[in-house]
Amino acid sequence: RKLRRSRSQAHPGRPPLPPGPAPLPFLGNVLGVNKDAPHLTYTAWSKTYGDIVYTRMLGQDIILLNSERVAVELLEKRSQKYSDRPVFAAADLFDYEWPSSSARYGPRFRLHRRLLHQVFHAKAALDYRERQLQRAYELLTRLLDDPARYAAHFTTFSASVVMGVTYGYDMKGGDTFVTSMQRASDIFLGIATPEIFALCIAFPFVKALPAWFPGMGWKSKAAECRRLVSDGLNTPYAWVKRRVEQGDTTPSMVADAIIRHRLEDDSNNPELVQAIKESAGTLYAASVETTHATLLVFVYLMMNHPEVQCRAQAEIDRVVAHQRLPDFEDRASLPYIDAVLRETMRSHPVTPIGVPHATTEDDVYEGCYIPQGATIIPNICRAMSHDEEKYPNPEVFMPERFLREDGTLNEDKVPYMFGFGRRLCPGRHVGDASLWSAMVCILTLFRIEKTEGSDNVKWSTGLARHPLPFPCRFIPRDEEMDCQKLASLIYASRIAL
Ligand code: HEM
Repeated sequence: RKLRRSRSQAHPGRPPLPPGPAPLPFLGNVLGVNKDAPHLTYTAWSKTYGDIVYTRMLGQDIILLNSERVAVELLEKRSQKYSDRPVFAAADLFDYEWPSSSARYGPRFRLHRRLLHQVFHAKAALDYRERQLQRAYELLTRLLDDPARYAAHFTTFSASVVMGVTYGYDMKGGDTFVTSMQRASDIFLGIATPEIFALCIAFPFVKALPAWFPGMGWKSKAAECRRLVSDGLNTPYAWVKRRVEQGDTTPSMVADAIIRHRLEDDSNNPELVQAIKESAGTLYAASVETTHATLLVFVYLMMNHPEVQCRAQAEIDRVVAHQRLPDFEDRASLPYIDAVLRETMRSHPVTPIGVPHATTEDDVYEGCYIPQGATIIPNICRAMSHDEEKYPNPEVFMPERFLREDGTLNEDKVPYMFGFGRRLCPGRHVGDASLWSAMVCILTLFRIEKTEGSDNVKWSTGLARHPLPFPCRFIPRDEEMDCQKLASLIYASRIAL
């Protein structure tokens, strides 16, 4: 209350900022936030200050949206003002301004979105389903062969789906296409910490200091990051272009764009070529982490809820009768599996605070002033996914909450999990199909059980939240299942496709 008063006194005639905790000079409220699980702090603040909260961190205005209603009102209904991204002060040093996910709202953003939409809209995403199912069958083979490395297999599954969809590339293991981008992203996320961010905001001259200057050692890593980014963007594009020239017709986002826009010669439209490289390069990081994280949450939940596994497996067995693996034609006959998928996403959102938006203009909402350039954070976890009115007993894992009395699925597809408005996740249809195919295949073949150490699960911190790999057992439901029998099952399933 104090904060609201003092700020409106500083700007007479302007509505007050939304209520929020009183900040310290410069640092603002940064010290009061739970570093490992910021959504918990934001949720605690929402109990005191309401659905819309103002806070200030490291000189930045931040608005927290603590209900789905307010997030839809602002990020969707007023999306022309709420679709920018916050500027990351040091991104230029790492050449990390290119990803579509951090593109500022404007012509470049619109071009990226158009390219992504052309290949990932609901109908276009159907073209990738067979490939996704094949990758899910390969995942089963790996899980049967080496179950202890299930988390690594999830990464391979997620990466091979996205590399196929983006470049038409079949991964072989140790692929340099993938390692350049992965390494660049690791360097960027590892070094570009809030401290460096704060340093660059408070003392912009730091950006001009050389790498040998004391305390500036991280800058040589930034140079390596720039080299890897250039490699990760250019090499796979050149590879697809060569294949298109040779008459290869494998469908992929990049091949489709090269053919559609007649880009035989890069110099015809260098801006478009760069946008294709950048939007394609974004997909790896945007999809692998989220898909892999959701599958880890799924295993964690199945291990702790054998009764849910049993019901899901009974449903699958009724449909495929142990003769083959399920495919997308079966999806409508497997409502409980979809309920498990939705409840997995709801109960432990892997992006608990989404991806922040930013405002391009001042706004006034419900009598509160929202400044231009403010960072807008949708508090997905708790405030939306654990809204007690919408989800009674939100802490309980209960897939049935997504089923009507007659057993059919209800209307709630947990849309907030994929963000809002003009920044809504463009890969949501592909992501949904990847998750469904992996989950239904795993449930068909395995029972997931606890083992020694299973109760000691630790969770990751950062933008994506998921359990860190923990010990558990993948037990084939058919005791005689071996590689040969699985190969026959996969063969029978391909025939049925
Ligand atoms: C599987 C689970 C996934 C989840 C939970 C998820 C979630 C999200 C969220 C919350 C955002 C931010 C939306 C916003 O700012 O309002 C986002 C953005 C994005 N996602 Fe996903 N995503 C998933 C999978 C994928 C996949 C498979 C792809 C690509 C094939 C993808 C590509 C992107 C891109 C490019 C953006 C940036 C959009 C922009 O800034 O305009 N995502 N995603």
